[in-house]
Amino acid sequence: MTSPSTISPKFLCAGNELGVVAVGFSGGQRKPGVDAGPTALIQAGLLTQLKEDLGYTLHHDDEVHNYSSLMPQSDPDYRNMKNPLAVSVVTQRLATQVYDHAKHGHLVLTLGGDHSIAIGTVAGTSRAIKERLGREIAVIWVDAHADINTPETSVSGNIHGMPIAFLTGLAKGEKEEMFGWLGVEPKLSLKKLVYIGLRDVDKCEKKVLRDHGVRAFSMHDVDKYGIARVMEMALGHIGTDTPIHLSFDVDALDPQWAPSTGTPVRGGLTLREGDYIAECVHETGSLVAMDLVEVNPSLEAMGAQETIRAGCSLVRCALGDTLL
Ligand SMILES: NC(=[NH2+])NCCC[C@H](N)C(=O)O
Ligand SMILES: [Mn+2]
Ligand SMILES: [Mn+2]
Repeated sequence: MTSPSTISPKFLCAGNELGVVAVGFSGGQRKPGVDAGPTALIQAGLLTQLKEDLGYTLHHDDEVHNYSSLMPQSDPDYRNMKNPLAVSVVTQRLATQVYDHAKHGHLVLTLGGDHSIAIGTVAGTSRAIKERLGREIAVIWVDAHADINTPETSVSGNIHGMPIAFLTGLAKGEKEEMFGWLGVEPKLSLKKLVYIGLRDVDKCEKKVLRDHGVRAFSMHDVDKYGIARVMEMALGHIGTDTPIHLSFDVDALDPQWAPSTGTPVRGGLTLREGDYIAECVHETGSLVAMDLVEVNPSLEAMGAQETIRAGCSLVRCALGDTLL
């Protein structure tokens, strides 16, 4: 058994305590099947690998949560959002689950589910790290998409395209059950957000990124500088002394490696580039939470095993697996 890291994780109580939350939720978008992502990843042996190969002590309730008891009776579109009550209540509950792990100093791994769940995961880590360490978190968002639409700018109405807007306060919650639970204080500063892998960004999203000077590395930058230089710049922007939440949308990878996802976009990262990003984040010793989202085994069923294998690989790399 190898130890999880040669570099001591800076912001965790104990280096090898891993909280796992499996979220079988698909309400942030319209294609069924992404709720089966966590089960597929776990059946492929991911958690066993983390335990046996990387030496983590797992804190997991052995459940894939579908939050069925929380589902609203009726959930009409609101301000153009699809399933607003369901996404709000699920992310609120998830925020508590992630918070409970993070406040004990566990590294938290959340397996999704669509990317709307990051409203809950980032809110949970942000609160726990603020309370435990008095620090703001940084978020590295690896994705083909910027997911920074507000309900008003979104063309699709799918909330998986909006999590960053809710987390940074660009989109405002209203009543408690309509994302009001997020409170008025933003959970994430736009200054502490870094994107990698972007290549399908809506017009309104581009304007927001420009107007706020958000640090974003598109596939153009990956082509131009190479992934190593991109990671130096990305981590340089965050600084060496900031807890990092890594939110990895599997569609950041090229469909060649991850075809089974709801909104695939050609021209993406190779699996090695994705793994490299995860390895570099691990090496900082500052990782406090990771999400892996948008694995949908029912889409491009032929490529589902590829996609699941890629997802497992990304998680292992972020959690300290090395090639040698
Ligand atoms: N997490 C994702 N895969 N997001 C895709 C978002 C696509 C598009 N920008 C939208 O707002 O609908
Ligand atoms: Mn995406
Ligand atoms: Mn996404």
